[in-house]
Amino acid sequence: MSVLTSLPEWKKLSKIAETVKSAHMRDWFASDNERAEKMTLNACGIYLDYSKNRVNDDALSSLFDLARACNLKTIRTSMFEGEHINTTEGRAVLHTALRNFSDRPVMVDGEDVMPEVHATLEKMKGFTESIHSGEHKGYTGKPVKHIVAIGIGGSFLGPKIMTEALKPHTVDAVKVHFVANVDGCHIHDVLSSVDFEETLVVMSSKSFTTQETLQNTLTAKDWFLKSGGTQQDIAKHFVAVSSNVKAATDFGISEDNIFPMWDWVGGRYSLWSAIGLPISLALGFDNYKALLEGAFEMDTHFTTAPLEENMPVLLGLLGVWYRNFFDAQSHVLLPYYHYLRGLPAYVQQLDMESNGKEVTQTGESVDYPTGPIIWGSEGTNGQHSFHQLIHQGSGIIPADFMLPLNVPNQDDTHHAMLASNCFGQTQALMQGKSFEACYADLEGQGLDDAERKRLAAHKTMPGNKPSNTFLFDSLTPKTLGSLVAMYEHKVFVQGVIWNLNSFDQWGVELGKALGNQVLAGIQGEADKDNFDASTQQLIARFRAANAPK
Ligand SMILES: O=P(O)(O)OC[C@H]1O[C@H](O)[C@H](O)[C@@H](O)[C@@H]1O
Repeated sequence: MSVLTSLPEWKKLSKIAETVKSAHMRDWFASDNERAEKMTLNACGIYLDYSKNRVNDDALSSLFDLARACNLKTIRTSMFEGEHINTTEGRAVLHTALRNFSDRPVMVDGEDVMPEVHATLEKMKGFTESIHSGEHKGYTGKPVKHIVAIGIGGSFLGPKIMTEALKPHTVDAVKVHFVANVDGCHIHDVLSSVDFEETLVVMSSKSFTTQETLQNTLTAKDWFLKSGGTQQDIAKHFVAVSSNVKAATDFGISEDNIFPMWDWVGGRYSLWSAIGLPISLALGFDNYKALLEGAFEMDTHFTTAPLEENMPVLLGLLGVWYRNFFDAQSHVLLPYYHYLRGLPAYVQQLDMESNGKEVTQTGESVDYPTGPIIWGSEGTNGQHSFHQLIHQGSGIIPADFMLPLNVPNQDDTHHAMLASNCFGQTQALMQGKSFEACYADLEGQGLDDAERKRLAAHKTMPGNKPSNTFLFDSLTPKTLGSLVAMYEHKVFVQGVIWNLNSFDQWGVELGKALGNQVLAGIQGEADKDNFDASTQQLIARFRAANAPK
């Protein structure tokens, strides 16, 4: 039995869960007029209504006890103070230093990293301004109008999704195009839509070893040289963001054109580092800075609010509650705001790459479920497809609904309809529709009793499906920064409870290594015995289809 499941707090929660499972939320609402009002939190401009969750006072207080028993506060301090909490890679985890707007130094191995962080922000600011003002020109003297941002994973999702989410704040001076996939269709589509004399390529790779990003950059370089640029002109058209300066300079990017980052910034937490340069170029540096300020505000809330009033702590514990005591396999994110439609994909990497682990910090297999599947898409679209499974599927899928109270460029009717659908779904999931009500609806339709009962069973909605609802005034850069940091800390809380190292990603690393090995096989440069029989035959079919005719 693991340390976690032998905790008295864990055992107590198992017992409470049995009682809670036999209760219905609609009865709790009926018997407690104050439930809705009591079960709300406000932090950093985000209002959270968590009353439609299958928790009572007993469950909540025991969940907070569990957090205490798992030393959440101590481990939180270790992260913010630069201890090497990424124990399998021997690294500190300090994305919070990148948005530290206090005067507090942040020490990593005895050295304050804040001067480097500030210098890099200054460099980003200066560069952004020189592009927007037209001072930085391409080699033929034309100002930059297109940014081609190349990167994948954390070097893509954050920049792309934040830029998309803040569309109403974009500048007119440049258009940013993102390319991630090594599928050549993507880079070719983008490059064929821009003028090379007016294009700046921002290559983002923390490691500078990622196959997709290196290949896409080589293709862009080739395109630039074939279009008429020379090797010397590359300096005006290619910049890189990387912690591997040597590899970047070996690749041909001049040192002046490299924006640094550090090994204490995890890829999926890197939008706050110079990896965020495309965001700054798309929105202006002030808006990028506001994003960081919002995240800093959430960091402050996370480190100072009592556990019971702490939004990321509460969300993390609710996630543990459903994953471990209700067997919830997944968690769905439903932004009711078109521009925020990418958030589920962003949180998917954040959560699944962090807590998709099956061994504890000390290397033993877990005997409890860990990270859930994260998925979702924008509301209301999902209501006309996958919501069916959330309403009437055989398991439970906790849902996060979110809605800005004000939206730009929209007429009131659209926004009121959006809000009504969002709130209506949370109500339907919680209340459901009883068999009796469905049976009554079928009266007077000429059905015999057996048929009426059969149909009523199909139409019955059990309800009791949990959801959180997040509201914010409007999606400003600052609010978005707070929202993203809120999810980061939620994931951290769950990693602490599950006793995982949330900061490595060995499974993904294996995929990277195998991709390169198989490429050697496809290119005829590897011994076929390196591969299992199935992989050998796949490689052989591919080679045959691509053999010179
Ligand atoms: O920035 P890079 O070094 O190119 O890495 C890009 C991505 O690579 C891997 O897939 C990692 O698991 C991600 O966390 C990372 O963001």
